[in-house]
Amino acid sequence: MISAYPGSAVRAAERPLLEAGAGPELMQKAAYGLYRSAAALLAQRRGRIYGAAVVVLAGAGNNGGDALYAASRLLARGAGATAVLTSEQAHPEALAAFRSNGGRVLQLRDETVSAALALCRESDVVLDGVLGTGGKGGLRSQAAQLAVLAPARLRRGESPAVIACDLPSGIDADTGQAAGPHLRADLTVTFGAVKTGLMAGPGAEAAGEIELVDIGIAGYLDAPAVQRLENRDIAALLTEPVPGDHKYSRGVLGIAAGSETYPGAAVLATGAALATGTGMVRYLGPEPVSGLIHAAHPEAVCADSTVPLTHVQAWVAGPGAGVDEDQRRRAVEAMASGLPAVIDADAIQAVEPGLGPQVILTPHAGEMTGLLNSLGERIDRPGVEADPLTWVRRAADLTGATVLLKGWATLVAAPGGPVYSQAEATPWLAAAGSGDTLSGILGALLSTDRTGTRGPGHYARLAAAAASIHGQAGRLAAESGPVEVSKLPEGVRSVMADLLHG
Ligand SMILES: NC(=O)C1=CN([C@@H]2O[C@H](COP(=O)(O)OP(=O)(O)OC[C@H]3O[C@@H](n4cnc5c(N)ncnc54)[C@H](O)[C@@H]3O)[C@@H](O)[C@H]2O)[C@@H](O)CC1
Ligand SMILES: [K+]
Repeated sequence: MISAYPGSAVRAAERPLLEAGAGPELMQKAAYGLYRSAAALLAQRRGRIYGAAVVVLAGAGNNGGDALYAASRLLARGAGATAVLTSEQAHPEALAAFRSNGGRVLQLRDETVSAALALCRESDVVLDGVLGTGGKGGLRSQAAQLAVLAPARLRRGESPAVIACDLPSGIDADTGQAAGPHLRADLTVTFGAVKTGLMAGPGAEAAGEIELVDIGIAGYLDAPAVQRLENRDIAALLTEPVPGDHKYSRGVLGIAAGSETYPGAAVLATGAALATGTGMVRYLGPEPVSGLIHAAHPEAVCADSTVPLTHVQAWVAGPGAGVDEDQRRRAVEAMASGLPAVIDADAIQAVEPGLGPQVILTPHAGEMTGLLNSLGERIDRPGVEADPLTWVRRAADLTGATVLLKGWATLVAAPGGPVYSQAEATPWLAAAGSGDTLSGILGALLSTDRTGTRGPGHYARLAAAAASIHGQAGRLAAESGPVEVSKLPEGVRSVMADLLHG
């Protein structure tokens, strides 16, 4: 499990150590961690550090200090380095160390922006030390120009690699918001604790890979604000069939999805649920859709029945439901059933406050905007996308349901409880039908859940696990070309096999 803390919480945890005079020691630990990651990346890309070209973008504060000290160590290994100072001040001791190891310095001004950009483009690695947890608002003046103009994060795998020191500059360490232009990284080396700003919204996109450097403050931190499940956490949530099981005891999933207008969604949700390993799918919906489901998945049991008359352990309602009145009624009944229920797509419009955490809403940003406005908030889609962490929490608190907000980093919030962030997905998963498969995966996990845990956050954990399985299946599929959503269940089966037996 990866735990993330707001930048403000990390600063508070550091305070007693700083007051005790440990600031320089903490900075050396951070700088050494950054140096190690940069050295490993240079060694991997060009075989050696000697002769590498390094650019440090250094701001006025300690973030710049970390980056300058790290670059000093690279200089000592035979790299060449230039510090581009984005402020009139720089960390005095770190800059002195950098100069004394042979580092060159360029003061960033209007007339030197293009020279700084050229240096970046010709370098092997750029260390972004403009702003860290002390940054307020977005990048200013010439540093902002650099961020706008720099092709920083050039294509992955090509030079230069951009390594963010603690967090990409211009990103809010608490929320992941970008108040203006910000830098993007291939790798973020973060100190003391992962910041929540790296787990959500623009910050999650800008961070690239994340590496954590232990600087000895873990014992001073409280509960994490955001968590990310890793495969061993997910494996602990999964249930394998045991001898003596039969199809009903393994778990039956009810799917009320698809309509005559959008029949495919039901087929995709059913396929994904079966690949995740549910004991049985009972499908409720119009006859033409049942016919398609039977053709694709003969094991599914189809009927045009109602939710109260159908015996299942969990529900999926909404994908492809369109304006079908029967499907809308089934979604309402599923929410009222007391059973775990995934409420997706069109069914989200039927949501009213007063739900329980066993109801899991799975909107994308557009559906989330509609939901929030129906609950009395005034927010547009760009507003949701800019600060998804705030809005996913708000939606969970307003509805009482668990809410999964899809995105580059998918966020899951339990009402009043923990938040999870999963970022395994590939942009190839931004495709029609992708969400239908996610709802099938989550439905299957809910229907087979035998962990016996019902504490706060349990459903959020299962939803986060589903998002991760979906993302990993997408990545696997993308390895052999563009992702065809109808083939995604094959990837799901293979991810499940790894999780269960790997
Ligand atoms: N505090 C600690 O114990 C440690 C801090 N470390 C590093 O220190 C960083 C925090 O250092 P600081 O508190 O000095 O903060 P920063 O280095 O993030 O920046 C603060 C400086 O930037 C200026 N500034 C703020 N917002 C700006 C903006 N939008 N545009 C331009 N300038 C702006 C401020 O006036 C201040 O001079 C962490 O992110 C981490 O990298 C590490 O060395 C580990 C130990
Ligand atoms: K930074």
